[in-house]
Amino acid sequence: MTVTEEIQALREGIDGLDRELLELLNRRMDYARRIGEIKARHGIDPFDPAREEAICRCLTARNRGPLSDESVRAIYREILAASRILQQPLGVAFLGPEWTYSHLAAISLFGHNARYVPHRTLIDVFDALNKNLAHIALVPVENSLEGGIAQTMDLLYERPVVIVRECYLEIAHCLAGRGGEVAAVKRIYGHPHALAQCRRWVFENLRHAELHESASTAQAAQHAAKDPEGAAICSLQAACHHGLKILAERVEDHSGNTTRFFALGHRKNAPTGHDKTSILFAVPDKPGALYTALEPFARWQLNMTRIESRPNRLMPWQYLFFSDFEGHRDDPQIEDSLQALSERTSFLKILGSYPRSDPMKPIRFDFEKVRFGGEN
Ligand SMILES: O=C(O)C(=O)C[C@]1(C(=O)O)C=C[C@@H](O)C=C1
Repeated sequence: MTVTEEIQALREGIDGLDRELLELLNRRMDYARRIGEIKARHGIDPFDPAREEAICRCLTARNRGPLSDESVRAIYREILAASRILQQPLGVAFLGPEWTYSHLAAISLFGHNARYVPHRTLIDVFDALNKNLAHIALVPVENSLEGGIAQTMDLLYERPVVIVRECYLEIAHCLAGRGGEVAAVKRIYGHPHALAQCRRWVFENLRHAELHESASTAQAAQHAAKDPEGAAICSLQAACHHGLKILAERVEDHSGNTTRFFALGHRKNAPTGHDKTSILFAVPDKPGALYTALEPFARWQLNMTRIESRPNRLMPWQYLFFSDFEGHRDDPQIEDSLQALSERTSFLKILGSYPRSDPMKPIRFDFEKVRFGGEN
């Protein structure tokens, strides 16, 4: 058998399987469409993040390779997006413009097939959800290097929203320009955080370049696209979208730079058995108040994964505590702890229970290079 014949024989195997896969996928879509009709008749929200997560978790548990679990998730992200399109396209509001890290986080949760609507400010993103212009609002919550995003935390306090998903996205910056080499770059555009995260690299490689702050990494790419001697610090995707050449990859000074995002909606999730719950509370001004409030969590051995305080902007010199712990609000121990907490706090808001993601395994968007045609 010649090499060509050998490949041809294997390709026939692939063609046969692809036909079967297509047939199976369409049968799957038919079930989803029928579920969508039932939900529409009964006024049930078609989007069910807990069910979607349960499907992915069940499949990755069964997966024996050679597909990686990450690939299984990526494939199902798009299958579920196609399924939702048949029911009702999911409208997702995010902090734009297109190809910001918020946009990438949204795609990592909801696939490429959703109705993504960029907004200019975080307030507009929350408004889109509250005015029912979007089903989901995607917002950044905290960064592994910079800490909590203050404006998001304030809006979580003020607005009636429910957290329905979380995701951790690896922030990988590149330097991208219209051409030439790194040494020829005279101006660098970047969001202040991105510039700060690449300070050492810029000092060592482009000490004499002028730094220009932009409203977002995607806007930095827009500026660089108009400046033949400029370059942007942005994601690979923003660079490719604006037709920029990648001059250097991974220019951030610290690896492991990760941002956590919340997908906000209106509806409470059902438990998946692998959830996290976020709350927001204030304690009375007296000794031991915080200790007393949290005591039931310790008694039930609940794992608190975060606690962070913010000044209460409506009541000067009082503080709000944002806290996350493992488990679902319907779990008996958590119900009990929340009941006790409500009796020991001056304010309590349960922000939501949602499928838990692993901060140590953030979403990486390197595979997107393939989609955008490689290294330039
Ligand atoms: O199971 C459901 O509730 C469905 O609507 C089906 C389905 C799917 O395709 O599996 C589609 C959308 C939902 O977000 C969850 C799951």
